[in-house]
Amino acid sequence: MTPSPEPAHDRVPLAPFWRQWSDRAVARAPAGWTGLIDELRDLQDAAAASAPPAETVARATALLADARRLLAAHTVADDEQLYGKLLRLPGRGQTLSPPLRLLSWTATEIVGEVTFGRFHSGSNDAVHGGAVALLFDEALGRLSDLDDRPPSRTVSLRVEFRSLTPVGRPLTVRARLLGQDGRKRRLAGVLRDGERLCAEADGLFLALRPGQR
Ligand SMILES: CCCCCCCC/C=C\CCCCCCCC(=O)SCCNC(=O)CCNC(=O)[C@H](O)C(C)(C)COP(=O)(O)OP(=O)(O)OC[C@H]1O[C@@H](n2cnc3c(N)ncnc32)[C@H](O)[C@@H]1OP(=O)(O)O
Repeated sequence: MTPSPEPAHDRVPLAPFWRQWSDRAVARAPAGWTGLIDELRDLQDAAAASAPPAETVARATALLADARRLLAAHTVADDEQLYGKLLRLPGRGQTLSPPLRLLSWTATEIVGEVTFGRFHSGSNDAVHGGAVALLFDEALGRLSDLDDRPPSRTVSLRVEFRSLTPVGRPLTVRARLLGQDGRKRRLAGVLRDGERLCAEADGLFLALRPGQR
């Protein structure tokens, strides 16, 4: 795989399994679906950052219950869901982890940018450690399954928190494939705020056998 000529997330090559998985969701996604997910992400951040008066709480709760009822009327099985499957998008159509915008990639390394919102704050404008681990799982998992490598699952992820990870600032995440031994893939990642090292991780990913889920 040759390095990308210019940064563009939608040019990231997808392995055949993931291309089919993602394309199927894209084909089924109704107009406006990604706008709904973006709104949901902004809502999570707005809720986390607000201290509203009771009338506002009551109104927002009623609006949310309306939205929840509208969506729940169209519940589908996991195989049919759209959430999280739009792999060409930085947030891949989910709000669990913050959007990871890929800046460059090769078969063995990806570099991306991520900004955590208030939703992922633990305390004092510092990102919750579990959210940092989530980001590493996402970044390392994506690299593990990049190129033509078969799908894998995380079996081990170790995170070292080196300094506070700030909310609301663009951070750089770099993931590297260190080596492969049969089904086992060893990967490492670093998260930086400018030059400052916020956290680093190493993970073991195991390629699934045919038929394994
Ligand atoms: C660049 C952008 C675009 C690209 C997009 C690409 C597509 C991306 C797609 C989507 C993007 C999102 C990315 C998110 C990623 C998130 C991933 C997760 O979080 S996955 C959920 C959490 N993980 C689990 O739930 C696993 C639970 N575990 C299992 O299910 C099983 O353990 C499984 C199937 C993984 C393996 O089970 P067995 O029975 O096949 O394998 P056995 O025999 O146990 O182990 C094989 C070898 O591995 C070692 N091993 C297993 N676990 C180990 C461990 N924890 N530490 C060390 N070694 C371990 C064993 O000792 C064995 O080694 P010996 O072959 O004997 O040498």
